[in-house]
Amino acid sequence: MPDKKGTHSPTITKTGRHVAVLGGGSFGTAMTKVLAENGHTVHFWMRDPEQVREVQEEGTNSRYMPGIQLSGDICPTTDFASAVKQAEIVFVAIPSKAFRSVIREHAGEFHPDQMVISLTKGIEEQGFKLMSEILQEEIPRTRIGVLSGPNLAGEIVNRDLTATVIAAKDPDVRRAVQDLLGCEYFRVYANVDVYGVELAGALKNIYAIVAGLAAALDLGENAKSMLITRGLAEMSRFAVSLGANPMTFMGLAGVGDLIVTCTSSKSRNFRVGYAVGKGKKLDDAAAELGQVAEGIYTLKLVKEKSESMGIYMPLVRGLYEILYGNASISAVINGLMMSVQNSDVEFILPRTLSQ
Ligand SMILES: NC(=O)C1=CN([C@@H]2O[C@H](COP(=O)(O)OP(=O)(O)OC[C@H]3O[C@@H](n4cnc5c(N)ncnc54)[C@H](O)[C@@H]3O)[C@@H](O)[C@H]2O)C=CC1
Ligand SMILES: O=C(CO)COP(=O)(O)O
Repeated sequence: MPDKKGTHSPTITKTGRHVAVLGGGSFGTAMTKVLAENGHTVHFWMRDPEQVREVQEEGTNSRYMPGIQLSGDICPTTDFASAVKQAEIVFVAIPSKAFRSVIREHAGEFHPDQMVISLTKGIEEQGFKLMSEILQEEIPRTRIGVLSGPNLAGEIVNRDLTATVIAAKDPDVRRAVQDLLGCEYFRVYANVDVYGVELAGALKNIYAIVAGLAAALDLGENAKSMLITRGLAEMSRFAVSLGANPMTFMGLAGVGDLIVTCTSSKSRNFRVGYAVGKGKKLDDAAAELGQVAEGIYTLKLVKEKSESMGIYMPLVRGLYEILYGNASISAVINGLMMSVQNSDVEFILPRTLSQ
């Protein structure tokens, strides 16, 4: 690909490796840009031939990353098999609703022992499966990891300072992803709690919608802090009940991602909440976004799962009533504020269960 005037010149290193990125949306594009600028050959798979042409000929992906110039050794393609065949490591940035179908359709094209890293922050409806579990089921012979953290794609493509987390049981996978992605503006920390890191990334989208609603209603800075912190209490309570390590929620994939998405209108989930808070219908808000806001779907699944497991999640329930039950926002806020006052940190002082 020709290097465009005024763009960052890639530092081609002797360690340039072949990698694949699956999914031509905003995050797939952001990760492709980092990998290519780090000197790697990126086989960038997307389904839209016109988008392939644009990336190939113009070095842009204007639908998802307007104004951003891509440079380096990027090979856009609609040919899944050739993208994956040539890659040592495959990064998957396909929204959760399509994740299994894409992987299943092409399962035979992954090689045994290939490293496959999910970038997706969502949950599958059928069976409440996380993306790493889908990978485990569909391509069990690969080595699986999950990347998650406070990673707004629109900032990463501008080379704004960013950190993320690679979670994998296999230390070689953790090290490989740190080596591939790490650079002067992108730091990759490691974790072994794959389930916790992945669940944190999916759950925080719910609270970003709540925070967007609160911003639209101008509830104030104290309210913002209360919502983020009680959101953290609620999501870690849920995740720990499902087997995650509570300490993961102290890290970048937990509180880090929660902060960025709950405080920034660059978050699509936040923007959906904001639009609803300003009186838009949920469907219209989601359609106007033109990109995925995973929290809309995750909310339904977590509401059902928490109720079936008897896990107390008042923010999830309240948001569900607003988005799907036509409850008035003020009635929900009033209900939350007047509920029983309970423990701050329940890992120190257990919550009073009868309340
Ligand atoms: N954008 C961001 O800042 C970040 C996004 N993520 C996660 O990455 C995942 C992907 O999100 P984005 O790239 O942001 O979404 P996006 O809405 O920008 O793009 C989604 C992409 O997936 C493609 N796609 C959808 N269904 C497909 C199918 N059946 N086959 C092939 N391609 C298909 C679309 O064509 C589009 O290129 C989400 O789970 C999101 O939560 C994670 C971190 C940051
Ligand atoms: O996960 C993200 C940042 O870490 C992106 O959030 P949104 O999907 O809400 O834009």
